[in-house]
Amino acid sequence: MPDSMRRFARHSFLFITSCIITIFLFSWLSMWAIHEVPGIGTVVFPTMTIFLLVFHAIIAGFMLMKYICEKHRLYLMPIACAFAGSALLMLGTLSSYPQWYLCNAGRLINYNDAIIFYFFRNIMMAVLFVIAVVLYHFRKHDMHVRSIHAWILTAIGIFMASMILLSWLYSSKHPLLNVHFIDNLTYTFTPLWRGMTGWFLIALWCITLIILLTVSRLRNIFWYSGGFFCVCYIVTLWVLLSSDHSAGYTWYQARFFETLTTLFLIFVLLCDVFNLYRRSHDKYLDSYQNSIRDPLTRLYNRRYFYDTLTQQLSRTTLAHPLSVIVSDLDRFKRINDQYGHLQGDKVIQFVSRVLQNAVREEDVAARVGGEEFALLLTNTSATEAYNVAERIRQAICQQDPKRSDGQLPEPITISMGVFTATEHDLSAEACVQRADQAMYAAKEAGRNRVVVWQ
Ligand SMILES: Nc1nc2c(ncn2[C@@H]2O[C@H](COP(=O)(O)OP(=O)(O)OP(=O)(O)O)[C@@H](O)[C@H]2O)c(=O)[nH]1
Repeated sequence: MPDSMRRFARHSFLFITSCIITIFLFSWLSMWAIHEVPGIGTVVFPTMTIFLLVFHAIIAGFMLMKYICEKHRLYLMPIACAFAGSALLMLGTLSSYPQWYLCNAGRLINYNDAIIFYFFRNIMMAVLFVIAVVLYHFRKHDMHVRSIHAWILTAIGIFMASMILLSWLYSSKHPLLNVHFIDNLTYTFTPLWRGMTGWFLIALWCITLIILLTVSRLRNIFWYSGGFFCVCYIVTLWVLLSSDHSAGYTWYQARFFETLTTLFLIFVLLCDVFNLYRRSHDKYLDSYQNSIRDPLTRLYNRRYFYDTLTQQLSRTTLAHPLSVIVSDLDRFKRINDQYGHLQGDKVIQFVSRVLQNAVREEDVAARVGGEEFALLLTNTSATEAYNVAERIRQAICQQDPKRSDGQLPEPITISMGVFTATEHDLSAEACVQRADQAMYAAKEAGRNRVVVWQ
């Protein structure tokens, strides 16, 4: 069995198991909740519908925002429309419960209208889910062309609008068309619902689920929750079909079930937001580090060195001296000419590591030129800075090339200049210039030495 098939089989097993456990848990929870509040039945259903409406509107808004950020994910738009349309149709459901907040409003309820809105809501969501899955399947094809996007979005918009229009026409709000799913006086489902419509909706959700599973192969938690959503609608419809009339607890149970499923989806989306935030934060940290570091050595770059030096100088006093050490490799050109630039780079990397290891966390080790480095040592006197520089110089010149793991082709030396600022009215450039002068004095004195600026 190929790897992808094995992964799909594993995901499917996990999916089925978690569906069974969650459905049992949700059913038990909904039964328990419904029986805990037996006296206010007429209030419970519209209240849950309002919650559901808000949740669906949140999901639609989230999907829309995600699409605006990632325009190549066109498949998010049918999902956004499915939830937006669902929220709109739930307004229709609410209108079937006039004065629902009054406990004696039971007589006024138009159950048939409520089920008509439910029927069209199911068709619209299932079809838009299928469209989303199909678009997901073709996501790598050349669909990012603006005109194709516009056509698809228009078609989705027209479909959504026609579903809303049809539900409005079929409801009692318009005399043009009519359909009877339930008797408003006896609360009994008509044969049209029990014999055909209910099963048709179940079949539609089953097809949607199969398409979703085979195309998405449950690649991520997003499709996982989409599949779970389909299963929940199938179970909800089955629960409704298995009851004789609407006035029992089944409607409440079904709605509660739907609300919990939607909450689960919202939880998944929140996880998605969290992941997105974490990824973008990591990327930000990454690019910030790249902007302040030298790519070859990972030491700080020239700009960061000067910025930090300027900041530190403002706090410099006699009691808090600031030392700058400028270093330049001796006769480095010869190494490049004799062993090539690649070997020259390895030497630069070796020296960088020695410099980095020689300073404290609060100090700054930077590469300010080709083979020129600078160290910024806070709260460090001239004598202490000289000692640090001397330690580095010895570590470099005493390194045995044979033990350098190919980093050094031959022994190398470095010349270093030290300048210590004890007052804050010096500029960063003046500090570096003085350390530079000391470094050139070291070169002139025969190289491989440390000179302190006097
Ligand atoms: N491999 C490598 N070489 C570099 C890099 N940046 C600068 N160089 C070389 O470093 C050498 C610097 O040479 P110079 O500054 O002229 O002097 P030097 O040979 O080091 O001699 P002194 O400084 O007088 O001791 C030049 O050959 C540059 O091409 C780099 O990133 N990688």
